[in-house]
Amino acid sequence: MATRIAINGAAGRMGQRLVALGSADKDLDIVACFEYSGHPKFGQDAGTVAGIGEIDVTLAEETAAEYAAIIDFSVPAGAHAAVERAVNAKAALVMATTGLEEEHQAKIREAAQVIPVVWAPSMSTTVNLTMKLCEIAAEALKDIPGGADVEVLERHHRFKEDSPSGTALRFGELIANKMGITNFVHGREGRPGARPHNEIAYHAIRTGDNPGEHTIIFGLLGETIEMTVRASNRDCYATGALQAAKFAAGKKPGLYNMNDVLGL
Ligand SMILES: NC(=O)C1=CN([C@@H]2O[C@H](COP(=O)(O)OP(=O)(O)OC[C@H]3O[C@@H](n4cnc5c(N)ncnc54)[C@H](O)[C@@H]3O)[C@@H](O)[C@H]2O)C=CC1
Ligand SMILES: O=C(O)C1=N[C@H](C(=O)O)C[C@H](O)C1
Repeated sequence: MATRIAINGAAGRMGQRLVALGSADKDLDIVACFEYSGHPKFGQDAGTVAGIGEIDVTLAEETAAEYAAIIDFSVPAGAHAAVERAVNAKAALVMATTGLEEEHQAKIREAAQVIPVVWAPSMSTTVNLTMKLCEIAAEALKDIPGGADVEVLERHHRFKEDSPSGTALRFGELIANKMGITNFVHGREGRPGARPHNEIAYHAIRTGDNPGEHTIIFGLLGETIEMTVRASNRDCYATGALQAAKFAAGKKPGLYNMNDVLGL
């Protein structure tokens, strides 16, 4: 039987891809598409907005339909609403929204005590695989003579509202945990002096319509490792989120990540 899902932020860049790809998946049934009531297309058919033709689900704030999982690609306020919707519906939550304040993050962790939650800053298979590769590199280089300088560079479209990306922050967190790094900086200016070893720096580029690219640099004396993972469209994220919804539906309450979904 198809997994009944709801999409929060359904008229957004990601929401539209979820509607399009979810509608094409015979193992999924999109029964609700939530949107901000002030959105200019509120009340319209979600399929029409996504460019795939009508799916008989309108962009709304409420639904009488029951669903097994809700996927959130919205904004912090939308994520807050998605958590409440999921808990009230006793549905699994796939949380993809980034740039969340600590209070929102705490609410997600609290919800995971009563519903299954898959929470990841990137739902892309290749990004989560690259995270694993970076952890291997960090472990191997943590005591390398001369040290390894780690910098995280991310590139996104001009419309992205948060910075650095949630994915970049997660790369830094995973590497820092392996290398015992405790200092984080965002860009550099003035005369900061020589770079200390105990530091990870983030650099955010915002240009055009880039759907997401991350480069992780391990800079040694005499040699450098650079790992780059880039998306050419948003479908990698939508596909991963839809897979996460299938994974989480019916699971016991708890906090899961994309390694659990992908078996990494
Ligand atoms: N985890 C992942 O794999 C990925 C995460 N993201 C994140 O997803 C979020 C959304 O990204 P985009 O789709 O590009 O943004 P977007 O701005 O195109 O879409 C956000 C949508 O949320 C809607 N929204 C706002 N408040 C709402 C509410 N209270 N209830 C329901 N909907 C509401 C907006 O009207 C808009 O349609 C961002 O935080 C982004 O960083 C984006 C791509 C991949
Ligand atoms: O806003 C985006 O587009 C993306 N945001 C996510 C993040 O902040 O990590 C994931 C992906 O890079 C695309």
